[in-house]
Amino acid sequence: MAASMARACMLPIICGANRRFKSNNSSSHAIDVSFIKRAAELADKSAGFTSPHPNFGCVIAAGAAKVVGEGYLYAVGTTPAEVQAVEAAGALCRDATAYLNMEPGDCHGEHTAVSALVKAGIKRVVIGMRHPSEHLRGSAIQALRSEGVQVDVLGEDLQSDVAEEALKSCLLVNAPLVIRASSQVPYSVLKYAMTLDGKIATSSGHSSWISSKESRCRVSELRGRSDAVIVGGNTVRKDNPRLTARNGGGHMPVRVVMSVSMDLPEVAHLWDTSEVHTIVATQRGARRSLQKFLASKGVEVIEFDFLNPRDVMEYFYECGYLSILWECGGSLAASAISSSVIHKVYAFLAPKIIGGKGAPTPVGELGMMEMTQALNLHDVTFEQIGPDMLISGFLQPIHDLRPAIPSVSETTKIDPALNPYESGIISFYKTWDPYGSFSNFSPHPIQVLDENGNYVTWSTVEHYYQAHKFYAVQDPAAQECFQAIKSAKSPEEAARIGRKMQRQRPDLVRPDWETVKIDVMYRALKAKFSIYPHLNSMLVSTAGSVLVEGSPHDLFWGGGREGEGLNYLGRLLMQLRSEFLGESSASTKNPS
Ligand SMILES: NC(=O)C1=CN([C@@H]2O[C@H](COP(=O)(O)OP(=O)(O)OC[C@H]3O[C@@H](n4cnc5c(N)ncnc54)[C@H](OP(=O)(O)O)[C@@H]3O)[C@@H](O)[C@H]2O)C=CC1
Ligand SMILES: Nc1c(N[C@@H]2O[C@H](COP(=O)(O)O)[C@@H](O)[C@H]2O)[nH]c(=O)[nH]c1=O
Repeated sequence: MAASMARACMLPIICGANRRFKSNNSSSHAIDVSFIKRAAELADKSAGFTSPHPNFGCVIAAGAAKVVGEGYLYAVGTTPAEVQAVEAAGALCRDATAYLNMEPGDCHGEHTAVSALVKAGIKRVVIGMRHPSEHLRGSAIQALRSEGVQVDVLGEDLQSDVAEEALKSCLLVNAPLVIRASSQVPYSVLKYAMTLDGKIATSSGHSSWISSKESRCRVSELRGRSDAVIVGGNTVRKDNPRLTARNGGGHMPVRVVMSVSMDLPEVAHLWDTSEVHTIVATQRGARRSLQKFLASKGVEVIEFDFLNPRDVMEYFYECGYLSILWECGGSLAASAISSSVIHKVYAFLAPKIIGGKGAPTPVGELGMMEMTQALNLHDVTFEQIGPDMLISGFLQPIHDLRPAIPSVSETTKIDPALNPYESGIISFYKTWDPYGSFSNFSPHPIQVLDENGNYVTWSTVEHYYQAHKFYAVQDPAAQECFQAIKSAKSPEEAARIGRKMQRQRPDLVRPDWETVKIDVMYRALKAKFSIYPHLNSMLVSTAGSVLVEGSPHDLFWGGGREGEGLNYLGRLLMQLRSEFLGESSASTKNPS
């Protein structure tokens, strides 16, 4: 490594700030900006599919600013954007520049963005924004720099008005993740359709339809970008909504009803959970008989001591939800805005007038007396959709959310090599948590022997586990399901197919499933933690700690909300850890 590189490697990450005024002629600067915008555009193609991961896009440019490769992360667990772009560019990667809308999250391991870029011979990487999660921020930048790659980050190493604009497009693509990381609640969008005279329904409460078909199609897309859609009890009573994303093939959000009274109908579209899950959030003790009835239909009922938007959002944050679409009426919308859980507003304005003194409006009482108290939206956009106008904007400036450059102490904190032996509990759940690689959704393909003694590759542990529910069942539908899960594009999709088929066609599940499922999981986990040395050392480094899968829902594999779960996933990992520790101490004692 050249002396200058070795020096760069030893400097803390904040040294980037000192390099920002290094010469960068304006034409190359404009090229950088336009490719970063393209990377952000690519990243946005899979909005909603990558949750809880960020959306990543990558452009590789060589020679006289010619695009030679592009890629974007399609879903959790699929090939990273950078790996796709490198594969597309092939030999043209040598000495080329890679443009990434966001710093990659995983830089340890063979098949990650960082190793793909380094191995391909990329000379320079331009990054739109740092990773918003504190424990990941700066790691990939540091890893690239230590491999001798020049890394320029917008707003740090490249500064100008146009760079700020490109940075904003990167922030907008991953606004859910950025906001979630900074506000400790999921990113929430309030959407409503309003007439020109400011009503969301007639005085009788009828509201279908205010906005046009084209606008409602856009709403379907917004649903597909969200993890959950929320309405209040009154909207269920008045509208009997479905709240599904109907654009076909898209991601389906969970439907959530907030009802204090539980004065809800026994028959409603939302209680059909065959395709999509429904959750009712209510007040402790409210109409227990209806709660039981709904639970018998597959609806999940969650009781809160005092039902309010903030507690509900904190609950969903803990469950790992990234983005929520509020499609409620004005009274719940006002309560959500007052609780400061709404981040963005989408107002569809239809050129219709319906009048009505008591007709509901989009936002109820906020207690404001003067116009100076008005909430001003930021980064407002206007778009015509069919005959309607869509006005959208943020309730707080998006620029304030730029993740900070890590301090030197933070850099030490996130160094996995310094991970100490900790006693106590290590809880993991979502793949981007500090121990997220322990999750079965983590993007680590495994190879497991099949019945013929051949190694078969599975995209994730989740794919392997879900498919084996239907293994060797002599029914073509079971075999089809096995294959569909095996080729699912993401672990989320694999889980969705597996769970749905198990619920809808229990006859296709192998009869011995309950007795073999722990063995199936053990086999997959053993493969995962044997193949990847960095995962193996991470597991071994937790010795002395209790590992708990922090799933609030899964009381068999997870630990539950208050430790009521059996935590079989945590137990299997601890069993494997003992086996690996046993092996390594045996091999140190007996090196032959
Ligand atoms: N045009 C549009 O975009 C839309 C129009 N609408 C229309 O709006 C009308 C319904 O409006 P609205 O009653 O405001 O809407 P919601 O039903 O969406 O919200 C109010 C209900 O939410 C529940 N709730 C739970 N917690 C709270 C809380 N902290 N604060 C307030 N409510 C809470 C209560 O349910 P419970 O009473 O069960 O306890 C309450 O009645 C309908 O006519 C519907 O057609 C609705 C959505 C969108
Ligand atoms: N009336 C109205 C909306 N209303 C919202 O859509 C819900 C109905 O959704 P679904 O049953 O899935 O079609 C309804 O309960 C309310 O939340 N939305 C709009 O985009 N435009 C409209 O004019």
